[in-house]
Amino acid sequence: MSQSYRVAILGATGAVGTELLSLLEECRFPLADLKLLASPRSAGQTLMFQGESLTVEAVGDRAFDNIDIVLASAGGSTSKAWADRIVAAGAVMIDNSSAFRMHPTVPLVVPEVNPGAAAEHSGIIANPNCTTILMNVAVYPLHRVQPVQRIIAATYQSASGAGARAMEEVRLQSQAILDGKAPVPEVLPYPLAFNLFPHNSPMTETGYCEEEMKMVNETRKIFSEPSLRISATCVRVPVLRAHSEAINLEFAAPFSPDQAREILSQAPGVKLVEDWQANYFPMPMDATGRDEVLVGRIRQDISHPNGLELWICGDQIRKGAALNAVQIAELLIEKDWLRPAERAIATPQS
Ligand SMILES: NC(=O)C1=CN([C@@H]2O[C@H](COP(=O)(O)OP(=O)(O)OC[C@H]3O[C@@H](n4cnc5c(N)ncnc54)[C@H](OP(=O)(O)O)[C@@H]3O)[C@@H](O)[C@H]2O)C=CC1
Ligand SMILES: N[C@@H](CC(=O)OP(=O)(O)O)C(=O)O
Repeated sequence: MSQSYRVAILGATGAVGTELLSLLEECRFPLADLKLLASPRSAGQTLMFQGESLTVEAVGDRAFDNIDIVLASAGGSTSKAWADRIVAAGAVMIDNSSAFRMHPTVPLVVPEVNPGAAAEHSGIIANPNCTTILMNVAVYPLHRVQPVQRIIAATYQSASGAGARAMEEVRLQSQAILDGKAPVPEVLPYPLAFNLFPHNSPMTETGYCEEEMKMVNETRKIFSEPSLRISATCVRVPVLRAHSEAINLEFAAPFSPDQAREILSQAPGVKLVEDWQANYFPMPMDATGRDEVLVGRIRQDISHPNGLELWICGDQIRKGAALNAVQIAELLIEKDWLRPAERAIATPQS
């Protein structure tokens, strides 16, 4: 990487945005310039980067002029509002929101799974849902060896998935309860401290909430398996920033836990964490701040001869969001896929 690039973070003050800032610093991303954008609420606020204080600007009409890469993490409506302008300015938008993920012309990329899809972009690349990314990194190496026929997942999702304010809310509610006061929910619908509830995303007519349907639809797109059978139950738990998932996989023939272990021990982005004697397996505390998806408690499903079970934990803000986006940016640079060469630049409507 001899060239350097002009990058903007849209949503720089949020949970994902601040992690993006840390990651760009940590991985020594080849930056020519870094612009921090948010809503007018945060304009003028400063954030530290490489020992310097950078001022956050309110996003506006000329914000994307002379920018090569926009890392967007300001919510779906903000992504939709600025996508046209970003693409028209000649930048590539790597979008953390769900706005364009299922659009047929927008690649949905997990670099460990479908890096080649990134080459097909027309100005926008979508970063998948965090729960989906974590599951895909752990399941795909097995799927490559023997195609999985059915996935059943139950998730234990941290407050970070609902943003920086939700994390603060859990801290405040915990303190309130310890002080004998009533916890007050403002960001999340119900008190999360010392509690849990089914995922707070809107319910769909299938009886699955949107988060659960994202795991279904996005995994099918990323794996290029449009009919893969998947069912997920997503639950919000009082953990600050790492998601856990219990994953049941059904194959056409038996898949031994030892073979799975062997494959996953060499899989990109995966770290095996298993000590059966100590009953020590992946935990959110250990996953927090780590790049890898921790996988352990790999066992045969005793209810099905072709079933295999995994337990995984991953830092939702890191590999589940910011790191995956930075890896996509690095991939575009490494492969020289930054410009949507000889393709019509078109912004999908939704
Ligand atoms: N791909 C993934 O797995 C994940 C994706 N996400 C997605 O990333 C996005 C951000 O999530 P998160 O960081 O948790 O959210 P936060 O609520 O923590 O942060 C939101 C950010 O967006 C900014 N923002 C909000 N409204 C506007 C606006 N109208 N114009 C410009 N900036 C705006 C906020 O700025 P201000 O300070 O001015 O309010 C803030 O910087 C969401 O779309 C979320 O769904 C999140 C987690 C995982
Ligand atoms: N998956 C996040 C929510 C979120 O940000 O999802 P998405 O990026 O798909 O909108 C959670 O834990 O709640």
